[in-house]
Amino acid sequence: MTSTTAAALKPPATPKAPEAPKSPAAAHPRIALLRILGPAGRGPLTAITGLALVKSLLPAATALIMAALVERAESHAPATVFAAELVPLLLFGLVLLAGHVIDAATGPLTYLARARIDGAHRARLARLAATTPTIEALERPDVQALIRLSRAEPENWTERTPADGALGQLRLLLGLTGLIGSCAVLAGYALWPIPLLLGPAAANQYLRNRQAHQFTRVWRASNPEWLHADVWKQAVLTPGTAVEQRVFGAEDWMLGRMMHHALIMFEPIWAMSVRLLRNEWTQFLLVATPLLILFGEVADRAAHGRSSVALETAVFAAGWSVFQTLGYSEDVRSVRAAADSLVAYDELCAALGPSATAASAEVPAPAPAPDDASDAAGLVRFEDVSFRYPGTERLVLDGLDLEIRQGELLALVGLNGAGKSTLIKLLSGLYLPTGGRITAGGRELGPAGIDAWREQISVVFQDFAKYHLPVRDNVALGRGRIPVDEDALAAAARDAGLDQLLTRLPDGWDTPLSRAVAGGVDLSGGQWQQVVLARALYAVHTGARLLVLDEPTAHLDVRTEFDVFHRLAAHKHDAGVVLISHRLSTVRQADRIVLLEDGRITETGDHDELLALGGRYAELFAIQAERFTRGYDDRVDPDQEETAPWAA
Ligand SMILES: Nc1ncnc2c1ncn2[C@@H]1O[C@H](COP(=O)(O)OP(=O)(O)OP(=O)(O)O)[C@@H](O)[C@H]1O
Repeated sequence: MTSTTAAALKPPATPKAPEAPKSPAAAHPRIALLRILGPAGRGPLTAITGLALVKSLLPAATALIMAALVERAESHAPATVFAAELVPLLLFGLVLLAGHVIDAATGPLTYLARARIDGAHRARLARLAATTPTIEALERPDVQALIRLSRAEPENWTERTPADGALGQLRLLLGLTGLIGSCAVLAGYALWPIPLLLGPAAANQYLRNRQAHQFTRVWRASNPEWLHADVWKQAVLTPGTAVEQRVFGAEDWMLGRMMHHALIMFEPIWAMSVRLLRNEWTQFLLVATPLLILFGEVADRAAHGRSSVALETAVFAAGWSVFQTLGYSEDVRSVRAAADSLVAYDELCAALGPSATAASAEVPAPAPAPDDASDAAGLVRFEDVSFRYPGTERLVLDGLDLEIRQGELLALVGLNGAGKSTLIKLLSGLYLPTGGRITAGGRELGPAGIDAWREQISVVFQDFAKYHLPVRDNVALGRGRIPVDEDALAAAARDAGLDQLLTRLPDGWDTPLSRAVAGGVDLSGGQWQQVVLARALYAVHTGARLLVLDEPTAHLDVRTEFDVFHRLAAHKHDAGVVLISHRLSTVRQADRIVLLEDGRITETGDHDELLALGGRYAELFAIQAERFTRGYDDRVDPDQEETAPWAA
């Protein structure tokens, strides 16, 4: 390895710690809900608060105005009553108008605030999920469940977003001002009605809160069924499955399964709703009893001339508004559901946060930087590496030693399930070894500095992602951290054999790769593989020093594969190349071939050495050669000598 390359391959000596995601729910969830109001913006929040404050005082104002209307109707002669009623009537009109205007103005403001608050929450969540150094935590079912809960997308009517809860909590708090106003009106009559009404009203609110809590719990418990239903829903709606659906005649079956799981999911929610409805009479009693006592007393006093009808009217209106303020509202349920989603976000932070990830992986401290001379032997080293997937018992890699050298094409072969792709995932830092260590340029790979390491490698995974984006974006995201480099794009397209396809696309580089997008096209499997190869080669052209290809040409026709390999071979001096392939006719041209079996490397050498060894590789090669000579395989003749693109 040259010293320049060696230096480029070292993860940074002082790794930068990933930024810790901020958790909003460190305090009580209800306070945390108020904390997430910030992104709504000062202007909209002030307006919403002011309007809600005024609206909360309207019931008390209505009570007073109605009392004034009744009082003047009683005390004035018919000839003068209209003039006497004019001012309270005008005020009553103003109050009604204010109610309408406030509702009309609050609608769009709430919409704006909701979009901003939920947008900020989703961005925070996406950042948290997208920036974990490894993917092992993301594959855990409990973590996926937390992501769903904290996401709180309103996918069915049981869900509320964090903004629903935060704005609801604000409204509930401001409603208390109205409560004080109504109590003040009641106090004008007597003090005893205040505890008479407030006690049951508070109990009513407590019960509503508890119901909301139970409701959310039932919904949470039904989440697994929702997941099943969603799998079938996606299968029914996604264009990608439309072909198989029709060919297999599976539409009704899929729809049936979706309905089956959806119905199971909703069953406890409906049962809960029915139970709540049946028990509604207890709430009715709680509200009606104190109101009837109060109204009876007031009516009796008025009937016996000990109080005025006007006062009676004011007490009726104010008493009713107490129960309106502390009674049922959608806000109670929204607050409960959204508070749960913030708690779930908190738990997710704990599960995915950098310290948790690093601790669970028990990463040793980075090794000291080697001299340039000492890493000349190896670009990357696997030293006694063992690995089992989280939550499983089986060791996929078991004491594996391997060296990846610069300027060399290394082929990795083995039967299905041998662990070849797993080895690549470890090399990319997507998982950490459960035993042993992997070093790059002498420094141990771990979560710290992993971003810098990933700048150095370029990987084509077997199950690569097909983005419904223009070709340019599909290729350029191979190096997403730098501005698009047009020259490198052109070179990558040439090397991957993509340039000819580009000339046939309606919009060239700007053609979206999905017919579901206007002006887009669908590519064949082999054409997609060329796009993905170009993605990896773009990274090499912009500085990556290790190219890793997991079955990169399985879908390519023989001619294209041959051409592509010739071009890839040209890069082995700029970037070490690791190739996984089941096509031994291709693999034979590698500088070094390693056979992975039982979680470790069992055979190493070039093609001729491995054939001479007469081991497993020789056996596999003989089977493929036999298939070819019998005409079962239309791939390149394993004996042909001219296909040696890897030769230096
Ligand atoms: N995310 C995962 N969680 C648990 N086990 C996994 C996971 N991915 C792979 N495995 C298991 O690890 C083993 C090795 O899989 P891997 O994909 O590395 O094999 P491979 O050699 O690449 O196979 P192939 O040649 O078929 O691509 C398999 O037994 C597989 O079931």
